[in-house]
Amino acid sequence: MSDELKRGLEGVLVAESELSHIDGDAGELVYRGYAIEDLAPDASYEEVVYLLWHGELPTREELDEFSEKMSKERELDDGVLAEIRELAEADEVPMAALRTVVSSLSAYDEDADHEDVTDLEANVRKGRRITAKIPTALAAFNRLRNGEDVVSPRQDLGHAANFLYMLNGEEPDEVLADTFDMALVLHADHGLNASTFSAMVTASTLSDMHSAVTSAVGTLAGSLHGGANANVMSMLKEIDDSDKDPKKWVQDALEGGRRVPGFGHRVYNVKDPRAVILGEKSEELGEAAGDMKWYDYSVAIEEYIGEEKGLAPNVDFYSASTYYQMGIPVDIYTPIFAMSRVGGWVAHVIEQYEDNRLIRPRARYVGDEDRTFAPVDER
Ligand SMILES: CC(=O)SCCNC(=O)CCNC(=O)[C@H](O)C(C)(C)COP(=O)(O)OP(=O)(O)OC[C@H]1O[C@@H](n2cnc3c(N)ncnc32)[C@H](O)[C@@H]1OP(=O)(O)O
Ligand SMILES: O=C([O-])CC(=O)C(=O)O
Repeated sequence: MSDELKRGLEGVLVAESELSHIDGDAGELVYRGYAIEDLAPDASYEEVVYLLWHGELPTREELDEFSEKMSKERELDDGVLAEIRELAEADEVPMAALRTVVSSLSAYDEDADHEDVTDLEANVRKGRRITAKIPTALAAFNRLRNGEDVVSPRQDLGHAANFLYMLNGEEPDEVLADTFDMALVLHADHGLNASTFSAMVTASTLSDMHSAVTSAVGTLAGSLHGGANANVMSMLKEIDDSDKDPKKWVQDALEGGRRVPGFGHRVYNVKDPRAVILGEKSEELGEAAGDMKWYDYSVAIEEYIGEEKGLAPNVDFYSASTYYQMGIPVDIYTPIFAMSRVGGWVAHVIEQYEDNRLIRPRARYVGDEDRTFAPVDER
């Protein structure tokens, strides 16, 4: 047994996976052998989820069947909708609302009581229902908290377009739908990131898919992980309100001991390849709107942090200005991340079940020793 301490499990290999490969020095991300740069512009989110869950890109026929099965699962049960209404009335934080809803979905899932939690077919069905229902739940939550009526899902729209339709009450144009679909593709999987690992730890105890995904949502919420995308936009807005030059603002923030959201990564030592693609999208949206402010602030910050700290943007940095220019509310950026990453979580949980071993590291004990116990009234 090695006594070498690896804080944060940095660099520790704990599993073999066929799902995604990251080369942190070259800035490369590959899903099952396909480069993210090839998938992002041309593959839909449904295609990528099929790839992650089934190992191959689907044929047209396979994709149609997969998409149809998924779109049929979009509706929420009345019990779940009632719960979402209550969460919206209680002004729950969106990621907490999503965590609660994902957990509740098992009450209405006909496979939830399956005698074998590792059963592949049942887990694909559960994964499909969770993946299909998260967008409906999120859009309903957002509308209800704004005092608007819930918009029911449509089966004739793709995963990305249907979400924007339910969120805004109108069908998105092609640019919006394609941009959003691409963002979903870019966020779908990323090795053993913290939320995925959390799902794997839960699954490794032979707990079920809903529990694993619920663990993952809770883990994604934190500001060091998925929560950073909303924090990036809050920072850009703070800079705008301050009337300070973005570089000066960031300099002051760093001197004040703040971390700059959207920068740094446990695996990438160079610019995240998804940030390259999202940066281009952010620029395009700015040009189309005739307002480059958010993109320009972002570029100025990227230059400054690169020069001063040698840190590069991660996926959360340019997704922020991209979503903002698409009119998406800032506090649902992280739930949107979950809406995509669920495809990866489900794939990793399935992979974990296929070759399961309980995940259980250990800590070096540095606490007190040999203390003498005294009953409570004698202390
Ligand atoms: C989808 C995702 O989860 S991507 C990541 C999203 N999170 C963020 O954007 C939050 C900001 N970034 C961070 O906090 C970190 O870069 C993390 C959490 C992503 C990675 O952290 P780790 O691999 O543990 O690196 P660690 O926290 O040890 O940082 C290494 C050094 O870089 C500095 N650093 C890292 N990121 C940042 C940052 N964003 N701003 C300022 N300094 C930073 C740290 O202060 C540290 O410096 P030090 O050694 O002088 O103390
Ligand atoms: O991989 C990580 O550590 C963080 C993550 O989820 C991502 O970058 O998509």
